[in-house]
Amino acid sequence: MPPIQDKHSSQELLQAQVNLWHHALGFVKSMALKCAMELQIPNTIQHHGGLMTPSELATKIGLHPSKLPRLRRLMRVLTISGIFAVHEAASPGKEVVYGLTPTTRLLVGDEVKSNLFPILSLMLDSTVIAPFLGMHSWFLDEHSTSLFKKAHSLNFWEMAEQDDTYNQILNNAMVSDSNFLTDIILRECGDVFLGINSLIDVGGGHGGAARAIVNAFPQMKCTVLDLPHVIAEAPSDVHVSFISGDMFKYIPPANALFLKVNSLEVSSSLAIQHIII
Ligand SMILES: C[S@@+](CC[C@H](N)C(=O)[O-])C[C@H]1O[C@@H](n2cnc3c(N)ncnc32)[C@H](O)[C@@H]1O
Repeated sequence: MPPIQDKHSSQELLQAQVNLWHHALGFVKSMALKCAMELQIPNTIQHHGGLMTPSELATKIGLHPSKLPRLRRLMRVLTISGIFAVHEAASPGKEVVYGLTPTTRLLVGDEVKSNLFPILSLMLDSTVIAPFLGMHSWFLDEHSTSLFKKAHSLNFWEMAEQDDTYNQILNNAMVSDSNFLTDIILRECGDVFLGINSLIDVGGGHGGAARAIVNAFPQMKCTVLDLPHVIAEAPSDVHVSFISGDMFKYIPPANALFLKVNSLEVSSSLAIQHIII
């Protein structure tokens, strides 16, 4: 077979190389977002009235002046991808101004139902990222069903049971995700809950979804079932009851069962069938 260079134009070869670069360096986007969150950039801009120059931002987040050009580069990655907005300098010699976008506003909302900071922090945590570095060996291991377990020797939930800090990060993340999504579910198709007197949220974590549902339907008796280490840390609530247990062993009876799972964690669709049947 002739070398690929002989079959394609220079333009096509350069385009193919760019494609490879995009894939190989795709992680830079997520690491830039992680860095901006850890430096509290979205909050800082919000608390400064929504607009900030690079110099103001650097000073406020405590960066050494020598890091200013790097901060501009970081923000360039994030403005090009629409995470932050950038407004041109008012006049030559003046600095550009950074602002928030609808995307970054989801990371600074004071209301818990619209603040996705905790779930993003979990997604960008090294515990979640590290397993992807070993994806090839997971593929080659016919006995391994979970990428996460292959990396940590524990699955998502076992890890939470053993590590208090991780348990807290995970539970806060789930509440943040649930608050956001349940609000949209209630807005778009809330009538599916009409006429239901009792509901059990299976694997309901700290009750983010259950609390939103019971707020919208106060007559409903809502119960959350989750693993003991999760329920032990759940905040008490007069409108939602919490029960600790294993969903694969027992689910208390109710008019309706609410189950919100993440495909990344479900090692087998058979497990879900086991609950539903
Ligand atoms: C993706 S989280 C969803 C949490 C909650 N539904 C929410 O949206 O905020 C899945 C939940 O299932 C729980 N879980 C996992 N295995 C379980 C089991 N065998 N029995 C009960 N709960 C379980 C986890 O502890 C976790 O809180």
